[in-house]
Amino acid sequence: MLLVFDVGNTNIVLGVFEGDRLLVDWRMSTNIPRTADEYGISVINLFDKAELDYRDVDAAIVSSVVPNIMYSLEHMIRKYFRVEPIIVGPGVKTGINIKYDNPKEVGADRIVNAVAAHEKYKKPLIIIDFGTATTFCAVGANGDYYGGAITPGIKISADALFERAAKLPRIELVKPNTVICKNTVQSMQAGIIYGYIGQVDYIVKRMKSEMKRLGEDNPFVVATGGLSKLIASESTTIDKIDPYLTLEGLRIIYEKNK
Ligand SMILES: Nc1ncnc2c1ncn2[C@@H]1O[C@H](COP(=O)(O)OP(=O)(O)O)[C@@H](O)[C@H]1O
Ligand SMILES: CC(C)(COP(=O)(O)O)[C@@H](O)C(=O)NCCC(=O)O
Ligand SMILES: [K+]
Repeated sequence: MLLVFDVGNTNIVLGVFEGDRLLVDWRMSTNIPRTADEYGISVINLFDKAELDYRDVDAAIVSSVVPNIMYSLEHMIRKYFRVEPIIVGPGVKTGINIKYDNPKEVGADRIVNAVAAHEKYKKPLIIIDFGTATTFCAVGANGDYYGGAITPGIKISADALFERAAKLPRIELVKPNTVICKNTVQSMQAGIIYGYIGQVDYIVKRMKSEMKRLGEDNPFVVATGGLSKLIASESTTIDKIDPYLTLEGLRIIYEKNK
């Protein structure tokens, strides 16, 4: 079995593959400081609950955009699973040609998403990942990673309003039916969510016209990440939600590097 980790700024998403089948996936908070032993116990508990034997893991791969937890996480994988994890980064084969000014600067999660989407769809792509930040990535039909845009995540936007305006409360991210709202909570919900949908559709439209100039016609738009459903349901530009894109990308990169 292959154990995969996608370390984001809010959540560590982990999953177990048997061949190309994802058997199970779990989420842990990123921002709780944990030792290697604490990670080990948590992950082994999750295996137990899923009635999987952690001793059947024979490989591991990690993608992370949070450097400071990597020491404990890598140490845990070696100590409890007795495998040397592949860490997605420079030197790892991806099949993606990164056109960023400095390829080392691109978040590993963005590369992993590009690998998965390129392998699955083999056409020009725009990939949107709704995480702590929202990332937009333009990928060519032959796997060129052109770059993209980064915006504040939906929850960051909502939290900023609550933290910076005395009379604005913390809100739940649910969509009201209107944008003419008659109370504070719904006004904030409408502004954040419908405003966000507009932002997403506008960036995608601009990205499509820039891609056309690069000879990448009519890109397919794939969304992933914690909050993609909330936006995709009203967006006019998102073609598909692919919740397991990052985990699948990790499996594909493992296959290319084992
Ligand atoms: N299943 C879910 N339903 C609703 N919100 C979620 C879900 N999963 C994650 N979130 C929220 O979505 C945001 C981004 O989460 P995630 O995609 O895990 O980000 P990251 O990759 O940056 O850790 C967080 O604010 C999180 O609380
Ligand atoms: C943009 C990100 C913060 C998104 O991370 P996430 O929201 O998944 O936690 C991450 O991909 C990152 O740190 N990227 C480095 C900068 C870049 O990609 O240009
Ligand atoms: K992510």
